[in-house]
Amino acid sequence: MSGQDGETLDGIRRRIDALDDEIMRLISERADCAQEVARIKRAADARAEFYRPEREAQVLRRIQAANPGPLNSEEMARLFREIMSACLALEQQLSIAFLGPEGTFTQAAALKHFGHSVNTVPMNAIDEVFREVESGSAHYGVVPVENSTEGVVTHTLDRFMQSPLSICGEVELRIHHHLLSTADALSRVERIYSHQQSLAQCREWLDARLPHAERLSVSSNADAARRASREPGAAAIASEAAAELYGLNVLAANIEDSPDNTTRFLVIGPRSSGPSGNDKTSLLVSARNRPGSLHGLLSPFADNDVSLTRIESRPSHCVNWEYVFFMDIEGHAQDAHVAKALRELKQEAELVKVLGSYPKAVL
Ligand SMILES: C=C(O[C@@H]1C=C(C(=O)O)C=C[C@H]1O)C(=O)O
Repeated sequence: MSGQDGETLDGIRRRIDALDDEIMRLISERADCAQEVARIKRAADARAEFYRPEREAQVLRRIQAANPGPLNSEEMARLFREIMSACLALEQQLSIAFLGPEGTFTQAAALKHFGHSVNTVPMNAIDEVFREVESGSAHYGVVPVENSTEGVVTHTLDRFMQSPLSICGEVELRIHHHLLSTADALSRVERIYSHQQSLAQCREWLDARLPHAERLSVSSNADAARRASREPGAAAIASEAAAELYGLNVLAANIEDSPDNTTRFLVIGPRSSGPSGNDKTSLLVSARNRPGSLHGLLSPFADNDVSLTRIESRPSHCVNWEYVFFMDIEGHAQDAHVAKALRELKQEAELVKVLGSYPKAVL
């Protein structure tokens, strides 16, 4: 660059350098504050909890509301998500067990929720994620719970029946599926590996474009990508992260049938979260075996103006043909109207287990 443009550009770059210095100074000052918070928490309780999901949700919501632009609010909140993650890592290095292997959507969900300064630890199965957190080997865990096109992940719900863990957060992730292969053309694909949920989410695309390729379900999309990287003629349906990790070509991008395909994940830990002002509560409820019992389980919510956002029934696994219900309601178990609804529900139900109250997903 030369002439006036060159000078202007240099001038702006000097301003950017000065702003970067200022941003760095402010981030460092923020990190000092986080360390001071840690000192206070430790002084009050030697086994203090450093991670506070309700506080983090409040910080992110405040940033989104105050964002002046031109960056959009989600982008701004994502930057602050990483700053908080780095500050928290100074207080305590968190380890997060997730449904692996490396490169799964569950890992992407864990990083979206906690930021990149945590240590993510891959587990082979949902049950192992629970066990890792139950034994204290990991601080928290992340597991998938429902997909907007394919419904619930029954394994996760069933595991809550025996687990002492609580839900302390939720993460929503837009899911994009890509067809990945070492091959360079669709016509060379003979076999397609993926998790059964992903195969189902791309069924129409596969019927139209690859009707003759064999579809094989495997334990995860990352496992599918690993196989596709080794077997000529094989492809995988998986994420962009998996393409990078396993060095595969993206033969077709965004092949999911529903454009707003979203998966919801739960964060599990030793205790649920405090109230953040915009929360959800998940419950496990079993009905007394008598006429009208389901109606009896629902009326405490209607009577107290609590909205029920989800209800799923699952076999109880204790007595044949007995069912338990998983319910999500709006509000925190400590909110007065929710607490009252739960007291009334306990009169009606055989069993009510509060699986956790947690902030609604912010990002
Ligand atoms: C600083 C704190 O501890 C952690 C770090 C936070 C942050 O960097 O803003 C927020 C909540 C906690 O996870 C706090 O509790 O305020």
